[in-house]
Amino acid sequence: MRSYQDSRREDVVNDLCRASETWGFFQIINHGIPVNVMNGTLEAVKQFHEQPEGVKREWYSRDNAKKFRYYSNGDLFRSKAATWKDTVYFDFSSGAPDPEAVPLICREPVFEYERHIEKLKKSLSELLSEALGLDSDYLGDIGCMESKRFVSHYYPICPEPELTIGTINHSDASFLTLLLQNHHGGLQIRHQNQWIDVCPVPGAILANIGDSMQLVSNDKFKSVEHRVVARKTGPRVSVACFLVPGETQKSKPYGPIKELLDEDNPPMYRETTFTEYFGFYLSSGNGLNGESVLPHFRVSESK
Ligand SMILES: O=C(O)CCC(=O)C(=O)O
Ligand SMILES: [Fe+2]
Repeated sequence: MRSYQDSRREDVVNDLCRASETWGFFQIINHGIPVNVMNGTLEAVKQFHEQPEGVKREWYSRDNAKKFRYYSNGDLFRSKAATWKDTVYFDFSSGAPDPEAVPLICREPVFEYERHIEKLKKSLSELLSEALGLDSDYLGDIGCMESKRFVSHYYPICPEPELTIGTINHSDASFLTLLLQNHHGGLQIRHQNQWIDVCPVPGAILANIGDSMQLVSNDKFKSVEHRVVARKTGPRVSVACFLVPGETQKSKPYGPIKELLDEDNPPMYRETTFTEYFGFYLSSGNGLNGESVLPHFRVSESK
């Protein structure tokens, strides 16, 4: 006989599966991350951004090797337009950065948030594996969500929002993105060619399926196109955690998961490494003009 907990888990897995197939996106309410940890993280990064330019300047960098950096328009020179936001980046790809490399004002709250996200990531990795019909350890074993990169955006109040945009439409290159946002909306997802507002739900974490997950799931899960519009209200603060392969798996080839393939479900994509995918993503300007780079990795129909 199935226990209550088994059937409850089955419901959660079914919900995740439906949302990932249809929307490429879901909200998590019961994630176990205390509200004060989430609010503390948003407040800490907001405080960093609201310091005088002179203080922030010391952290300004466009050097990808830095474990923490502050910048505006990360896609400068690649994008057609500038966007209405500033960003800070925390690289947890080889564990927590050296504390000294991160400003004191946001160090402890973000480090604590990361420890909670690690636990949530493990649960989601199991649930998403099951949603794909695989053993619960599958996605964990292939290491595709081993590393975390946090990006926190600050979108100031915008006097003329119709003239600009907060974040240009794009889908994420990651396997999964976990997003925390404050109560100022602006995030929209594209569903059936319509832009739909993702209204902030207090205490919720949003999960976006990224392109890499669409590729390994052989199109079962869909990556979600999204953008952030500029607004007269704000400031909007968000903290996105991109889950990507670990340092040792970045150059490992990932392709459609063999267990998901059969005669009726041939592989839709060729194998690629995350390094190759991400390099192509950046160089072709994904995230800048909303054109997915996934088709470039598709196996041609004639093959
Ligand atoms: O700020 C947000 O809510 C979304 C940001 C985003 O989509 C990204 O950084 O990829
Ligand atoms: Fe995104």
